[in-house]
Amino acid sequence: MPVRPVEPARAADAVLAAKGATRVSVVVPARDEEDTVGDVVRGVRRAWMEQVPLVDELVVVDSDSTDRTAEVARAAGATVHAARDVLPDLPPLPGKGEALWKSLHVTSGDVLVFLDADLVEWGVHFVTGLLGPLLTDRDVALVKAVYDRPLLGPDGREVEAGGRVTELVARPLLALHHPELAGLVQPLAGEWAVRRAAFETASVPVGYGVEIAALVDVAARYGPDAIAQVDLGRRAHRHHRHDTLGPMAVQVMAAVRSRAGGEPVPERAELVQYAHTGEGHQPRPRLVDLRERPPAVEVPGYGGGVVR
Ligand SMILES: O=c1ccn([C@@H]2O[C@H](COP(=O)(O)OP(=O)(O)O[C@H]3O[C@H](CO)[C@@H](O)[C@H](O)[C@H]3O)[C@@H](O)[C@H]2O)c(=O)[nH]1
Ligand SMILES: O=C(O)[C@H](O)COP(=O)(O)O
Repeated sequence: MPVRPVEPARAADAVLAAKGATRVSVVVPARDEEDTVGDVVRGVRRAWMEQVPLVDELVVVDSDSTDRTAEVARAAGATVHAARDVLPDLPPLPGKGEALWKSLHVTSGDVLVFLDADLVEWGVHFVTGLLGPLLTDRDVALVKAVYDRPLLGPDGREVEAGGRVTELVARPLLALHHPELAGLVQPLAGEWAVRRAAFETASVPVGYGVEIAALVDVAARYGPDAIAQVDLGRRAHRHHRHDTLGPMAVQVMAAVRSRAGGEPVPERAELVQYAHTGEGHQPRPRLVDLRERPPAVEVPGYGGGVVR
């Protein structure tokens, strides 16, 4: 698949002109991001709600935070929903994908722009860059961010290129199972935009499999050319320790496997890691949640962009 070439971030005027009556929702999933979520919300709000009327709603989905994420996000100007309070009749599930899936039920946008809440280097042009192809080309269903992503050391200085799960898991998986998606520069980017019609009709892994699942599903349904990429420059975020990337890797792999047919993926997998203590190598098992939410359109009462 010739993934569209990287396009430069589009100028605000052109994007605003192309918006017309299209409703735009920006959604920020956040779990324990009190240090950074305020900047992300304030930046988007000032640039694209107060100065230029591009974004119709700005929603933070608080994903079981135990810190002041919700309070900080609200003070910065976001509408905040606790993920577990959305569709309260359903038992809540943990994870980023759950937060994005729940956002479909509390937003009204025809297009949704997702931004991670842990960004430390980013710009408000992320929003216009991601919206540009969706607003100007009816054949585009999903837009992925492309960027340089440094791996920052503890002092905040660049150590090497980031994207450990991207390089060691996502790209090899795409090479093996979806070579038509090998042109994606940052398949796991948390910054992406999608038409509601494309996201609400797909099942959504509750964890970190949400991004790769959306790519595979959109390519299967609309063709790989329905995925566009935009070059947003440089992006830096808070890094996980490598051992906490293990569960993320399992979720990314499970999302691809469950779309490959064959044996069903279990609801949970046990990932055993080892810690070297005075008593030798001690197992540290973790249960990784591999469940998926059904397409939002199948949930009774789903408003399809009309928030009840
Ligand atoms: O249970 C969770 C976990 C994370 N998040 C939020 O999701 C975003 C990304 O999470 P993070 O743990 O920072 O992921 P990364 O290490 O940055 O992982 C990359 O790769 C993941 C797997 O594809 C993507 O989901 C991420 O967006 C992408 O940045 C952040 O705003 C988190 O606060 C939640 O809302 N709920
Ligand atoms: O996208 C990824 O590969 C993970 O978020 C890890 O990124 P990092 O190696 O830059 O922390």
